[in-house]
Amino acid sequence: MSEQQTTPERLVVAAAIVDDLVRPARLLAARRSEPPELAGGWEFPGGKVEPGERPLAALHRELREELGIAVEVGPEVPGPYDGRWALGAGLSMRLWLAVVKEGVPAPLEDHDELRWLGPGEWAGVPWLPADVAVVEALLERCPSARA
Ligand SMILES: Nc1nc2c([nH]c(=O)n2[C@H]2C[C@H](O)[C@@H](COP(=O)(O)OP(=O)(O)OP(=O)(O)O)O2)c(=O)[nH]1
Repeated sequence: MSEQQTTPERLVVAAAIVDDLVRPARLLAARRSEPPELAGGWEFPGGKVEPGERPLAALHRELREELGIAVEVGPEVPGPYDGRWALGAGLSMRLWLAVVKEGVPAPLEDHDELRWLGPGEWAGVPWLPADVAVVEALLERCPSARA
């Protein structure tokens, strides 16, 4: 009998917004304001892909709606499940590095605070449980983010 890991069905797309795609030192974290069970947890801005929507189109839409910004999307940060990060509750996430191209990030929707985390600070906020491993993987690939 083989053990198979299946990909959860609903896709969330999100961005690790950094100051520089090559040598990232600062990372933008967003604190959720809803729903109540997630409020206060920090996450990567993004959201669910709508039926028929392409993942990167969804990412640009979510960042425009949530933060009022346009971004340049960089490399994907693949997770261990078919390139995705498991979030639980039938959700999985794809994550890309990105830099702000237009606008200044503001917590317009779903968040009540944004924070640029500097070197040595990336793991220093209470991330949503599923994001802890993602932040560790980011730190692995971004030596410039370590103190
Ligand atoms: N955007 C985002 N969501 C995350 C992260 N980590 C994590 O567990 N999640 C979970 C929280 C939510 O249950 C789900 C994302 O849903 P969402 O509420 O942001 O999606 P959405 O903006 O499209 O909102 P809705 O249509 O469901 O109202 O994924 C993360 O880093 N970023």
